[in-house]
Amino acid sequence: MLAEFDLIQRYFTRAADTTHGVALGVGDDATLLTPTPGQQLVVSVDTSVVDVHFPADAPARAIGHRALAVALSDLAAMGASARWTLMALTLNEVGGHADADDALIEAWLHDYAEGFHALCARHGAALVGGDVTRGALTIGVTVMGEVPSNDALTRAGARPGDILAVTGALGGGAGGLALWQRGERDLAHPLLKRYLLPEPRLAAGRALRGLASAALDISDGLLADLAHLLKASQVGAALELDALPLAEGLEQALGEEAARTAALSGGDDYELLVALPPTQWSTACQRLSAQGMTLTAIGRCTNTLGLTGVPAGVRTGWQHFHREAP
Ligand SMILES: Nc1ncnc2c1ncn2[C@@H]1O[C@H](COP(=O)(O)OP(=O)(O)OP(=O)(O)O)[C@@H](O)[C@H]1O
Ligand SMILES: Cc1ncc(C[n+]2csc(CCOP(=O)(O)O)c2C)c(N)n1
Ligand SMILES: [Mg+2]
Repeated sequence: MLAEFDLIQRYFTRAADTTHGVALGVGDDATLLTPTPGQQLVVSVDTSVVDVHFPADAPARAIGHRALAVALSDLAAMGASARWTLMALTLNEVGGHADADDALIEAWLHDYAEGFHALCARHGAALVGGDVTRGALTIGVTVMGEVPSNDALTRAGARPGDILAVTGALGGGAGGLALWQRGERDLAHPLLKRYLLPEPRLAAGRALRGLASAALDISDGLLADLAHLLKASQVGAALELDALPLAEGLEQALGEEAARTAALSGGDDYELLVALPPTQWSTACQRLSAQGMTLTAIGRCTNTLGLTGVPAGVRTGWQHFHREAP
């Protein structure tokens, strides 16, 4: 296998773009970045672990894309633009093969890097550093973005009467995982795409700046993530289950009840959940539709704490340390 530094040089070093605020990129002990005056730096980190977040035999290109996408989704939730990323790659065996030979590993790294770099390019992010170590396949991605000072969307700020809405459709992440587990391997399948190639909603998050009173991204499941928004905003909510926008093909694949459970608590959707004062609703819909995105109202914020409109006993979402994974 390639030596560590050759590997970094070959797959993870792209010419530093000095116009991109990178004073010093990959190759030194640390990177030097120049934030834009008047902007706040928005920083988040996410870890993707084999067989926890993605299957070992997922295509390498999708693994690279997904690891970055789930991290960028947190910048989207803040209304930020992406600028820089650091990627820590731990790798041992690839593609589920403990005995992978050099050619297989190099093909895997090539595709993995392509998936990562292509998504970077689409969102204007530069890979400015990282780390490579040996161990079970794990990817830690730090993302850094910018937002005009004091304009960031946060989980706090929703008020009673605000409309709760989601971008896109829900349940596709869990639906795609279920299909993968049944042996479906066509990445063009809309549900597999939602699971393995999620699209971080950065443009939507920016478009909702100045309109939304609160926002976050749905990673663990709508109910679990909604609970975070309600707690931070100190409001309750009434959900309209029939209004949930279900991912394309979800009901056909899972049946009606499992489709609804996937949308409520499956997680892995990486859509934005926002609260909006009713006066901002039509502007928000127009801005998103100009991007080819949808915004669907799924309920209202209330001044009585707690959640209504959800059947009792429905689990809320993914928890890593739950005794049995939901
Ligand atoms: N080990 C840690 N040390 C310090 N803060 C942490 C640690 N783990 C999580 N946090 C912080 O806790 C908060 C909630 O984290 P959480 O991971 O649930 O949010 P998230 O990143 O939006 O979710 P997801 O990981 O599903 O994308 C974040 O502000 C995060 O930075
Ligand atoms: C192979 C495989 N099995 C299960 C899942 C489901 N899953 C894992 S972590 C998570 C929440 C978000 O993660 P985090 O909170 O760490 O950001 C979800 C919904 C998956 N994606 N892949
Ligand atoms: Mg988040």
